[in-house]
Amino acid sequence: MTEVTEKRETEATQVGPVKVLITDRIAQEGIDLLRTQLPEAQVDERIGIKPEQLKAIIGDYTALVVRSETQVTADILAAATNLKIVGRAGVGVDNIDTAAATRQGIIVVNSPTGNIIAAAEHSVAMLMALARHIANASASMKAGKWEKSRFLGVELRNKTLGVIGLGKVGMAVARRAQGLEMQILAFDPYVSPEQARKANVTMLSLEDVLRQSDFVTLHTSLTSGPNGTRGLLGEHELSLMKPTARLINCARGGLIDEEALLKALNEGRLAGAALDVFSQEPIKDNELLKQLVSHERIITTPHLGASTEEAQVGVATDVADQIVSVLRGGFPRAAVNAPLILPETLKVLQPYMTVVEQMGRLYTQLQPGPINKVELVYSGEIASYDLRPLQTALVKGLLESISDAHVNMVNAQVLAKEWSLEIVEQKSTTPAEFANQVTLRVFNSQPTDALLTGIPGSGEEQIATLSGTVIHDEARIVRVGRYWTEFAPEGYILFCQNLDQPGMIGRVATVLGKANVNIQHMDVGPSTRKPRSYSKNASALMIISVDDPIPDWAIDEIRKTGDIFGVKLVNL
Ligand SMILES: NC(=O)c1ccc[n+]([C@@H]2O[C@H](COP(=O)([O-])OP(=O)(O)OC[C@H]3O[C@@H](n4cnc5c(N)ncnc54)[C@H](O)[C@@H]3O)[C@@H](O)[C@H]2O)c1
Ligand SMILES: O=C(O)[C@H](O)COP(=O)(O)O
Repeated sequence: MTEVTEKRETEATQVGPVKVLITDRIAQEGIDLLRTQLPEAQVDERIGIKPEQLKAIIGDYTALVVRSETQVTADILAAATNLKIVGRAGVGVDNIDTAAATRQGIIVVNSPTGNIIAAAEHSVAMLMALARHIANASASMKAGKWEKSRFLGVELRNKTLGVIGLGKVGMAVARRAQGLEMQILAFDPYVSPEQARKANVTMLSLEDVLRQSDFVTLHTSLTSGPNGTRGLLGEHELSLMKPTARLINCARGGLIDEEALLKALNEGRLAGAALDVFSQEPIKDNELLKQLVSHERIITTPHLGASTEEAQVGVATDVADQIVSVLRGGFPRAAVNAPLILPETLKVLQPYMTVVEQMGRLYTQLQPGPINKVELVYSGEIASYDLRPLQTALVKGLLESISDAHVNMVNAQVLAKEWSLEIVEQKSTTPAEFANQVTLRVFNSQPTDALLTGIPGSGEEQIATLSGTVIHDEARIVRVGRYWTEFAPEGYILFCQNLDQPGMIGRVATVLGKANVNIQHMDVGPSTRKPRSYSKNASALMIISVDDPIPDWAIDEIRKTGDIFGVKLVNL
């Protein structure tokens, strides 16, 4: 990250002859903006260029503009010796190796809001087309037929629409469907019931939304990991839907198990589906996807969610504007990477940024759900620094595991505001338990997980607490709820709350041994700090870092072991 900062500071402010390359089709307005605002620049369009050709010429260019088709791989970036910025005219940056770009000091910008309405309207178009068999009826007429009785549709009025993911696009779809007199149910673990109530949306569990809806539309980001959305609708979830129900996916292909969907349609367990996105795009010779798109009860579009004139003008001018700003030494509005921290400050804060980011990730995995307010309490010398990078790290840790958001110094505050995340800071240069310590306190409207809360009766029952520090330049979590611990926040970690009595470690270790899972590190945190007072019936927290994921049966077995309660596995 230091490399990135240095490169930006020394190079990004230089205004010189620049060359901009555009490799996917974007709106002319974006190209015009680049040409008028950077009159000294050469703007070249090479739409559909082959990867090897791109690799051969990219070394000449200062800026690259793409949509989702050009694959900006680490290999291409390695040849991009003069590249300062990649502009993605759209939201998803799955086609850009942002980690490689960051390593090379190349800023990646996108347009996070430019195509929300386009995606929402496309979803509604799919909803209506599904209800009235528009695609099949049109194909039948083109084939010279008049099959009036074959295409009996259903009305949307008084039907129930289940929205999975009530973010920017999901909410826009819900509002539009309310205009069609549909009832809206939604599942989104990160949206508070109050927010939903204000929008006249009923929040339910995923299972209940699937069971009760006549139409289900997906609008979550695609994320991996234990609470990730990859494969969110698998065989089991699809089996909960009514056989008359229809499914719409204009979000990301990987959200649905496509094989299970094909099976459900073939077995008549689902009335239809509309798909704009696929696990492989273009689908080329993928047999499963070919069968899916040609299925009678499926309607499809080739990832057209953002393809409206208005959205394309919006995203193209948005990224062109940011490219101009960055090449003139200014700040991008929506940078996906690009930390902007002074190297000296970064050197001190870097390990604490890791502590805070990992505390955010740990919190989200231990207690998924809406957050009202977050407090960062700093104690020790660290409190005398400009700690905004730590706030950024926290927003990154909290949001990146649940959304498409790419958090950095430039967009952290904007994103926190968008997610109604209130962050307050408390600073004291007087050391607390450790010379330098950061404590995260999260205030929820929902009951806080017992693992994270203070001692019953302490007045802190509703506050989730995690503390961290840096030992030998490495991040350590030193407190989880009421328990004092010491562990590195990385990899697979098993948390077991248990009765503080002899024999507990052995019980858990035996199950892990049976599952052939190797323990890398183990710590047992008592619920009081030293001097430790052992008392009967007190609880302790076992923290076990393991080399591999723990199979579900082993977690179940540990959970059923006597005197163990609150078992959770996280992957940081
Ligand atoms: N088809 C297209 O051309 C097109 C265009 C724009 C956006 N998109 C896609 O649409 C999706 C939504 O975009 P957005 O801008 O609304 O994103 P967003 O980040 O505003 O909203 C995503 C929502 O998903 C929720 N979520 C996260 N994990 C969840 C889970 N496990 N279960 C249920 N909800 C969960 C989040 O809380 C958030 O509210 C993204 O996947 C985006 O890439 C597609
Ligand atoms: O991520 C996005 O912005 C949408 O999925 C649209 O992608 P596109 O620019 O390739 O149409």
